[in-house]
Formats: sequence, C-alpha cells, structure tokens
Amino acid sequence: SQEGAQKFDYQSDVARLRKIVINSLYSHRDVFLRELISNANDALEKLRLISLTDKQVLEGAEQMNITIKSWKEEDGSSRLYIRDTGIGMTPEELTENLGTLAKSGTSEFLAKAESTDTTGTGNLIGAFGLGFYSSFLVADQVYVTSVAAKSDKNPNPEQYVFSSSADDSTFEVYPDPRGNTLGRGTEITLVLKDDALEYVDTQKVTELVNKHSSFSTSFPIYLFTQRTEMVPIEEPQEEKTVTETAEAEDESPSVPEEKEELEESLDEEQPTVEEAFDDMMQKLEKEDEEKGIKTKPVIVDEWVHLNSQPPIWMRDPKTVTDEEYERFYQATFKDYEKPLSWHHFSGDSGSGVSFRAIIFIPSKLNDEYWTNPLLTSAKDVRLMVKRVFITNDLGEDALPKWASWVKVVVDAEDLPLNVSREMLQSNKFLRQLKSIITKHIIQTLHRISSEDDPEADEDKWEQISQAYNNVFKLGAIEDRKNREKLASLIRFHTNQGNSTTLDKYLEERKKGQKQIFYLADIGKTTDDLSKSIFVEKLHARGYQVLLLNDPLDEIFVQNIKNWKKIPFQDVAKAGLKFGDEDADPEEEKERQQVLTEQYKPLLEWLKKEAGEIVRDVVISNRLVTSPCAIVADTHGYTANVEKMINAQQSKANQFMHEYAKKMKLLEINPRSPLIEGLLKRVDQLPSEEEERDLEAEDELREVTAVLIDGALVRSGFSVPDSNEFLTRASTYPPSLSRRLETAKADSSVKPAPPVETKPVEEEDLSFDDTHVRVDPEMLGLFDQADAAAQPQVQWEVEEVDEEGNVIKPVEVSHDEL
Ligand SMILES: Nc1ncnc2c1ncn2[C@@H]1O[C@H](COP(=O)(O)OP(=O)(O)OP(=O)(O)O)[C@@H](O)[C@H]1O
Repeated sequence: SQEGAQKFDYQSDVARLRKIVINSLYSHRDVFLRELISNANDALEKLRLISLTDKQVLEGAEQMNITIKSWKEEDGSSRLYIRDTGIGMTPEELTENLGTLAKSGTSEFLAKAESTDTTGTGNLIGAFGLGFYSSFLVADQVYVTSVAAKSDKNPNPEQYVFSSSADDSTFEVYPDPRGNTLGRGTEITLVLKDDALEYVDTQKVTELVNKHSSFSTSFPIYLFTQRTEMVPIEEPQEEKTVTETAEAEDESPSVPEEKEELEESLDEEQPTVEEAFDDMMQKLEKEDEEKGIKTKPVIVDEWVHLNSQPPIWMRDPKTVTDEEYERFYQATFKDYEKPLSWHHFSGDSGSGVSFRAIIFIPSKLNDEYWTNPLLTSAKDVRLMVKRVFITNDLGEDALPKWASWVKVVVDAEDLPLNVSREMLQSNKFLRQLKSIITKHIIQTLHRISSEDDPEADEDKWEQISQAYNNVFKLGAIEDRKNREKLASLIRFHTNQGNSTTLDKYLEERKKGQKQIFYLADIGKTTDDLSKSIFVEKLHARGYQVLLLNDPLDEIFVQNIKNWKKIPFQDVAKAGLKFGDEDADPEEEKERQQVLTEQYKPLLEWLKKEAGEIVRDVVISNRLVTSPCAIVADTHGYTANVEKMINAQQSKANQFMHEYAKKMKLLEINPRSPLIEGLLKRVDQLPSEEEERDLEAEDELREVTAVLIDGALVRSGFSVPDSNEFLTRASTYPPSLSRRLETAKADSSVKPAPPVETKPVEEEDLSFDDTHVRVDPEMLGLFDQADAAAQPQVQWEVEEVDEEGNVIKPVEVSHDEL
C-alpha cells in the first residue's frame, strides 16, 4: 500500500452494487465508457458554471476537454486512461463520492437488480446509471487521480489518488507521489482485465464514443492514436513531430492547439493491430521504392478529435438519422427505452432570441406522474446557451402540468450565461419558452394523429394514445387555451366496440341527433358498460354511446360541456333525446299521457314504495327489455358522480349532497311484461279500506322492493342494504323469481335514421347548462389551497410565436393547426 494511504471500507450499498455490476452485467460492459465520459462531462459542466462567477477555478489547466488514451505498460498490463480537466475532487470528495452512494432509491434499485435476471438488470442500468462503478466491469484495478479546482477555500489543491481493486471490499486514498501532474481535473486509470483487452483498440473506443457519447457531450473528446508515416532517409532532419513510442506514456496528454488539422485523420484507416501495421509498412516502403525515394517508417502520435460534429440539435434535421435521435435521447435523459416520437425545430422568439430545440415524447409516463399529476413539475427541459448546458430546472411553471413529462433540449443563442432564479421569472424568452414548447408538443401530436398529414403514423398514434390518452384529458381540463386541441386527441370507447374521437363521433351522428351520448362509471369495463340498461335502447337503435370508465372522464365531460356546440348527455340522466322523436310532439305527449293514465295506479304505488329513494316515478322512453331503471334527474347525481363524491373525504356541503342524491327518477318500461303484470296486481288490490288484503299487499311490496333494488344495482347505484336485497331475492317464491329472470319484453325498436349529412354549424342547436357539475377541486384533483392561490390565469403568459408575433388569446380552432 502507498505511503500516507488511508484505507476505507466501502459503504455496504456500494459493496452490493459493485457485486451486481461485476457479476451480472458482463454482456453490457460497453457501458463503462459512456458512464465515465458522462461523469467527465458533468465535471466539466460544473467547472464551466462556476467559472462564470469565479475565474480562479480555471487556473491549473487551460483547456476544457476529455482525453482518452489506451496504453500497454511495460509490466504487460493494458491500461485505459480517461481524463478530464473538470472540477476535480479533493481527497475528502474522492472518499465521499466514490466510497458511498448518495443516490435516492439506491436500495430499491439494488433489491430489484438482485432479484432479476441479467436481461432485466441491463434495462435497470440504463434507467439508473451505474456511473463510476461500471469501471469494474472491465478493470481489475482502478485508480482515480484527481486535483480539485482552485478556490478561496482550497487555494493550493493537491493531487490525490483513489485506488481500488475489483475484489477488494476496501479502497485507499493517498497523496500522489508524482505531485501535481494533471493541473486540474480527474484521470481514471483502468487496468484492464485479461478478457477486456479489446478496449485498448482505438477503433473499438472510437466506435463506442461515436455510438454513445458523441451527441451528448458538449466538450471535445480526444483519443490518443498512433499513425505511421514514411520519412525520407536522405535528409536526416530533426523529427519534430515524431516521438519515440516509449516516451509518450509519462507525458500527461496535452492536446495540440491546432486541432482542426487533425480532424481529417478520423476517417483514415488507422493501423491498430500488428498485422495491419506490418502490411501497411510493406505497402508504404514499396510505394516509396517505386518512386525511387529511400524512406523509413516512423510512428506519429496524434490526438484525434472524436466528437467533431456539432451537437445534434445544432444540425440540420435532414442530416440526423432516427437512430442518432434515439441514441441522443437515451443518453441524455437516461431512458433505456426509445422515444415514441420527437420534433426538431428552430425559431426566433419575439424577444429576439433565436433558438434550436428538440422535444421528445417518451415511450411511457413514469409512475410518479399519476401519483400526483398536478404537483409534478417538469424536470427535463435542458436549457443551453450557445451549446453550454445551463440548467434543467426552469422552475415550477416551466411547462403546463399536463406536459411535465416531455423531454426537451433547447439551445438559445443570446441569453446571459448566468441564468438565475430571478431571471427565469423576468426574462422574456424564458417566459415564452413555455408556450413555444407546448405549442410544438401539440403540433407534433396532431401531425401523427391526423389522417391527412404526410407525417401521420397510425401505429405510432396507437402507442401514443395508449400511453397519453388520459394526459390529453387532464390537459383539456387544465389548459383552457389548448383545450380544444387537446380534447380532439382523446379517444373514447363506444358501445359499438370501436374507439372514436369527438370529431368522428359528430361526423357519424344520426340525423336529428343533438346530443353526444355517454355513460360514465368508474372502474367498470367497457364491456360491462355496453351492457348497461341505459345503453340498451340506444344500442339497439344504432346510436353511438361513449363509454367512460376513468375517473378523469366525468370531470373532463363536465368541464368541456359540449363539443362544437353539441352538448354531452349522460344517458343515465333525465333529458335524453334521440332527436327523431315523432315529428309531432303533441302526438308523443298524448301517447305519454295515455300511458301515464293507464299506469296511474302502479305509478302511485311505486311512488309510495320508492319514495325514500327517488323523487318521482315516470314512464320511460329509454328501456327496451329491462322493466325499470333509476335515472338521475338533471340536478341529481348519477351513480358515477355519487361514487366520486362518496369517495371524497370532506363533504363540504352535506345538505347539497343529500338533496342531489334524492334527485332520481324511477322509470318504468310499459312494454315489460313484468310491469304489466305488476299493474294488474296493483289494480286487483281491493280499493276499499275495509276490504284490504294485507297478505297480498305484503307480497306485492316484496316484489316491488326486489324490482327497485334490482333497478338500483343495474343502474349502478348501491343498494341501501344489499344483504337484505339478496336475502329478499332468495326467499322469494320460486315461481316469481323465475318470472323475474325470464320475463322478456317485446324488444323490437325503431332503428336510428341515417347519418346526418349537414355540417354541425347549420343546425339549430340550443342546450341548457343546468346539469349538476363535478368540481375538479372538490374531487381533490387539484390541490385546493394551491388552486385558490393560483387561479387559472397563471398559465396565461403573453404568448409570442417564433416569428415574434404576439398571439392574441383568441380561441384557435384545432383545425388550424
Ligand atoms: N470525472 C469526475 N470528476 C469529478 N467528479 C467525479 C468524476 N467522476 C465521478 N465524480 C463524482 O463522483 C460521484 C459519483 O459518481 P457516479 O458516476 O458513481 O454517480 P453519478 O455520476 O452521481 O450518477 P450517474 O453516473 O449514475 O448518473 C459523482 O456524483 C461526482 O460527484
């Protein structure tokens, strides 16, 4: 062990992590280079950021870059050096940063990794990033040599070494006996394992850097290479550019100032293995001999600039391949899955700032999003100024809440480099950024979904729809300005077994139809919903009903209220109209009156029996085979809303709730034989008080109770005492139970008229808005205090498009996208 060395035990989590890395990730070991370069890049970014306010940190090393060198030592070991001139580490930081794991969620990660097979772990790495410990995938022994940047606190930083072998449970930290050779920054020395010698091959390294790091690293990466040149023998000139191979290893890599010249050599073939070298020599000698010149081969050292291409967002989108976008996304946002889609654009904001940006749509939302969608704030808007990373924390309001999942890189040309908290609020460009990004997300989505856009992609839209359908609902509720555009993206299931959008629904509506029919019941399957008694007649007649089973649905519908002026109609509520009711409303009224008169005794009887539950009993126009249904009055709660309200902790207005709960109607189906039978039996009851048949009344009361309870259940409401219902049903005389089950109504219906051909605008539409509303706040969807303190207006920032035109806050129809 080295002189002055301090020995430390790894923190237990580190020991576990290293074990996982070493044991199970063999097939993923290429990642080590990406991880080390990413750390180097981070260290350089930190340095650059501090240097904006404290110039002295730059002392010690002039340039900011990353250098990679592979070398075969005299002792036979092959080593890979990855060095950066970044912020560096003090000996305390070496111990702290490399000996412990500070990351949150580490333990869960470890537990997961230890319990999954290697393929699963491969994915985990991508998501988690193993960082420095991945070194041990390829190295038996690792040294981290580091000199921290100069600061007031640390005016004379010294060079220290962290040393650890792959199978040690301890590590050492000691002062470097060579003194300060780095100037500033960190050098990782990997003593490669015998089975990892492929990484000394410069071509292999070049390949890996190109693949994983070249787009995401904003500092130059140089790779040490050697090239053979033929030098004429006659003129024994000083070999300035030629170094003996053995010397180079002592020298810490210093990168030539004239980088440009060297870049071309990237494409040239570089002999890296001995056979290739010999071949080359022979060829060159032969060529020179042919020319009659006497030459000898010499080896020229070179630092080749690997990432000489401008960063991906600065390039012309036409020149960037899909694969490059995908790799860039995965490396930058640490997602092991590919993005579903992206949009690369540039613009000029009204405040004169030109910028370039790429927005990415991840393959799925992370779990956090739905735990509290309105409290999550955007974490992945990476702001750069002239290629320099500034921040990925643009504050609470960087994006609307519904869009907090989007991943963005944005590079602005003329923004002060020291973006502070206050600046985020006061800078005009940064304030505009939100609407610029939002607008582009929506445009991208519309392009993929719209049927007549050249970029439309049905399969992709299917995937996006799967992952983001609810996000669009949330967006339509939250973001009033973009409500229409977001709502038009939502897909709904229907009773006809397909899915549809609101626009398509209107296109396919029937003649005369002036309502958008929907049935909402949280948690039911769409299959269950399609069998609901409220849907039966609409379905039989051929009308489309949207089947909504997500908690957000009801809130969405109630917030937007109508689509293109056609109101939504809950089919479980009063007010349902087909739109083709008999031409003469008088006639219809008359028929209703005749029926009401005919059924009067039964209606009265039922009203007495169901008085606790419903406000009134009426003849139904919505039932086909079912004998009866419980329907919410216009001002009442449907079963779904009642469920949502009951789930709420605080029932602020108890009186209102009790009132709304009572606002139900019992509708009976005059065509049901059961109802007809019931009418007969009520009629048969003796009318004179003294002749009452108490036994017959009791029996009838039982039948009625079963019927009402059944209606409650089938209408989605809960039965006051469901046990009682079951007992009642089971104790009922078998003959009657059987009748209850088998009695079938005449199920013939009149089919709906053909599809409406007139556009919506030409129709005479009027609707009332007296329906009971579910207030999103009441349902705890929005944080109440928050919502009160920050009214909706907070999103209404002044919007300026990329061309600099102020966009007036007028409603833009989604067709204009
Ligand atoms: N080249 C370096 N220069 C300066 N500090 C470094 C360097 N490499 C690592 N570190 C320090 O060591 C810490 C641990 O590194 P490690 O790679 O294990 O995790 P990370 O970089 O924080 O996370 P991850 O790589 O998973 O994103 C870093 O956070 C950083 O502070």
